[in-house]
Amino acid sequence: MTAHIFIDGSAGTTGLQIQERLAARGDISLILLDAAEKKDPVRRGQALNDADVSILCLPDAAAKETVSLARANSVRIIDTSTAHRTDPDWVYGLAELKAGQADLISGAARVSNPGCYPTGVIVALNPLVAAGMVPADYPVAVSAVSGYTGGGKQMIAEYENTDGGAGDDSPPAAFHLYGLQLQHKHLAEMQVYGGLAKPPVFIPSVGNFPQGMITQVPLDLARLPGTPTVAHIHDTLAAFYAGSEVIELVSLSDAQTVKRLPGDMMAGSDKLKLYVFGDEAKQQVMIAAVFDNLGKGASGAAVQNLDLMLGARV
Ligand SMILES: NC(=O)C1=CN([C@@H]2O[C@H](COP(=O)(O)OP(=O)(O)OC[C@H]3O[C@@H](n4cnc5c(N)ncnc54)[C@H](OP(=O)(O)O)[C@@H]3O)[C@@H](O)[C@H]2O)C=CC1
Ligand SMILES: CC(=O)N[C@@H](CCC(=O)OP(=O)(O)O)C(=O)O
Repeated sequence: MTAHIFIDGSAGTTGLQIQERLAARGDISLILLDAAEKKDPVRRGQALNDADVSILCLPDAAAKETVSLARANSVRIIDTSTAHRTDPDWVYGLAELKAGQADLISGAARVSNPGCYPTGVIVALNPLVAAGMVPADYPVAVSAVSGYTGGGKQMIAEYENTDGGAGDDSPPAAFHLYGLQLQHKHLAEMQVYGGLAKPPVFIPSVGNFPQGMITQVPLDLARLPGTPTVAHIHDTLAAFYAGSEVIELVSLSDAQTVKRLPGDMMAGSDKLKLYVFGDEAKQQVMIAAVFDNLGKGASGAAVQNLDLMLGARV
């Protein structure tokens, strides 16, 4: 049976990548609106209500508007924006969050696709918090780097047209920090699904490469209950992600040989590599999640969620 899938915002960065992933599939027929119709609420409402599942690839306000056009709560939607990620009426679309989460997604009408940065942070932290190894009130600090496609069409234009975003002819920086007022839109999501008592200190950055992401979570083992070893941390993550087809935990011995971790190492992949780097003597660990901001960080995750939802349907 063919599933009819509406992509709202199909001409944007996330929408185009979802289209690419679905274009060749015989089990899916795409509903796409042309340039004249794509901002018309009447046409968007029709497409939403006719589709088996709709994927919203829009800014938050436009995503909320599309959701308001649904005729019933049973209309099935995946929202890739930030608008519904901590809404209790929506299922969080990180299949690896806990046992049973994939089943919840399969049966859900409303699925919020995780944010790119939170994906890496939650995948690293949540199993350790759930196991009681990292207390909810541990002072978590995260640094991260994203490829410039993370900023959507506007940032892509800044980098690729080299106007640097400054409104003049200065070229874009090779690397810049941002979010420096510690107010990033992903903090709530990291806190809720990371199981933390308060949001982490989070310092994101952008590198001059299109796709890729690394999130880094350092831990001081001496301050954790029972003072776990580096191997304990790795073993806990290994047990949690055993059998996962998307999250690959790199062995400790392989991690020990790594000298450089390129930001764009996983560009083009929908998988996520997790590394535990550590020094037993200093009782320190840094957990790095390496993935594509547009893969497991956005469009790849949306297609994973869509497949779960369609699997429940047929
Ligand atoms: N880029 C990334 O790495 C990630 C992005 N996301 C999320 O995905 C969503 C889309 O982001 P992204 O693809 O990067 O953004 P883009 O800016 O690349 O694309 C947004 C798309 O939405 C369309 N749009 C804007 N307003 C409306 C409206 N009122 N009605 C209909 N269409 C509209 C735009 O059309 P037009 O250009 O004509 O205005 C454009 O095609 C955002 O919520 C973002 O937070 C999530 C994870 C990662
Ligand atoms: C580099 C860059 O600007 N990244 C965006 C996050 C990417 C994004 O749009 O994230 P979600 O839709 O997943 O929330 C930012 O920091 O706001």
